[in-house]
Amino acid sequence: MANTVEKRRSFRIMRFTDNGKNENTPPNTQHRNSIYRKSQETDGGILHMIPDLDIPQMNFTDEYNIERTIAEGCFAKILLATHRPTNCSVVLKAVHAELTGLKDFIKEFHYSYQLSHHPNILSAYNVAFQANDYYVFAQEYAPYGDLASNLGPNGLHETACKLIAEQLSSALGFMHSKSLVHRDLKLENVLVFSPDFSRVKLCDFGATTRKGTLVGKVKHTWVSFVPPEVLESVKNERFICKTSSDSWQFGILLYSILTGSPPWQSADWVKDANYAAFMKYQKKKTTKIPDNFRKFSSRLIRCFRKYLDHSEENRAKVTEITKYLKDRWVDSKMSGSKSATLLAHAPDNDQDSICVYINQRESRYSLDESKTRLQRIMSSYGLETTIDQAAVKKRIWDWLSSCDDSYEDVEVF
Ligand SMILES: Nc1ncnc2c1ncn2[C@@H]1O[C@H](COP(=O)(O)OP(=O)(O)OP(=O)(O)O)[C@@H](O)[C@H]1O
Repeated sequence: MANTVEKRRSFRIMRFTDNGKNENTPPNTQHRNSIYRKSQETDGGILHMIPDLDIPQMNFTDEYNIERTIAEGCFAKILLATHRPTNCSVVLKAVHAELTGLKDFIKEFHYSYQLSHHPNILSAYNVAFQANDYYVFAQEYAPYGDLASNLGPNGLHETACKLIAEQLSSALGFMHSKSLVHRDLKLENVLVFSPDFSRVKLCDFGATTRKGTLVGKVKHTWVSFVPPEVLESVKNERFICKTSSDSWQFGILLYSILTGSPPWQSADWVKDANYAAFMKYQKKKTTKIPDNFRKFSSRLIRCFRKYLDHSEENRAKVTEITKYLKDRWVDSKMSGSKSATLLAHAPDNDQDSICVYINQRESRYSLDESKTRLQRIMSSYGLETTIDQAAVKKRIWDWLSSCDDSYEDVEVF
C-alpha cells in the first residue's frame, strides 16, 4: 500500500522533483525520447496506446496555491497556480469529472504530454490527479494568452501572420506525421509566448484523434471553422477522421489572423453567400475573385484555394504553406490603412494584458503615395501645393497677437 501511494505521489509530482524549478524545462525528456524513437518506426507506436492510468486523489490546496481562473468553459476550468514545493507557476486544466469520462480525460492528458516536446506544442507536465469533481493535469503557462485575445478588428500584420502560420504548420505537420488529427484548430487554441508572435504553441488536444478512426462532430466549436464535409454530415452520423480537416481549419485560421474575422459564417454554399462566391471561384466557375479575398496577392489566393478546397481529397497538406512564406501576401493597394500590427503587449502583474495596436508601416507608405499623387495632379492644373512653413508660422503669430496680448507665453513650433 505504502508503495502504491509513493508511486502515485511520484507520478503526481514527477515533473517538479525531476526537473528543478524552471517551468519551461521540458518534463521528463528522457522518458519521452525513448517513446519517440519507437513511434517513428511504427507510425505512432506507443503514442497511440492510451494507457490505463490510475489517477490519484488530492486537494488542490495540498500542493498548489490557486492564483486566478484564466478561463472557464462548460467542460473545464483553466487555473493559474503556484506549485508550492517548487515555487513554479503552472496552469492546471481542471476538467469536470461528471461531464468528461476518465477515459477521455486520460486520452487528452496522454496526447498533450506525449506531443509536448515539439517547440510549437504546449508543454504538459507529467502531473495528473483528481481533485473534488475535477480531473486535473498541469501545463506550462502562456503569458500572452491566446490568438483570439491578441487579434485586432483588422487582423495582424503580414509578418506576424507568416510567423504564426509557419509555427502552426510545423506543429500540425508533426501531429500528422504521427497519424494524429487535432480536429479543433481555432484562434483560442493557439497560445502566445512572445508579443511579436515569434513563439506560439498549439494547445487543447481534447478532440485529437488517430487518422482513420470513426468520429462524430466536435462539440462547442465555431461553425465558421467547421469543414464543409463535417457540416454536411447528418446529426450523430459518424465519419472518418482525416488530416484534411486540419488543413481546412488552418486555412480559416490564416484568413482570420490576416483580416480579423473568418471568411464566412459557415461553409454552406446554399445558406452563405460568401462561401457560395468563394466556392464558385475555387471551382473555376468564375474568374471573379470574391470581394473579401481581393486584398490578397494572387499567390496567397492560390494558397487559400488549396486549403479551402470543398473536396477534402484535393486539399493541400498543412505544411504546404512553407512554399508561400517568401511571397507577398497582402496587396498593399487593396489593403488601405486597415491592417494593424501588435506593437507591444506587456503582462501586467499577472492581470489581463494590454495590447497596443498601431497602423502598419505599409499603410503609412500608401498614405504618402496618395499625397504625392494628389500633389502631382494639382500642380498639373497650376495649383501650388508646397507649404511655406515660415509663412505659416508668421500667420499664426499674427493671429495670436491680434486676439490675445499674452501670446508671448505661447510656443509655436
Ligand atoms: N497553458 C495556458 N496558458 C494560458 N492560457 C491558457 C492555457 N491553457 C488554456 N488557456 C486559456 O484557456 C482557454 C481554454 O483552454 P482549453 O482550450 O484548453 O480548454 P477547453 O475547455 O478545452 O476549451 P474549449 O472546449 O472551449 O475548446 C484557451 O483558449 C486559453 O485562452
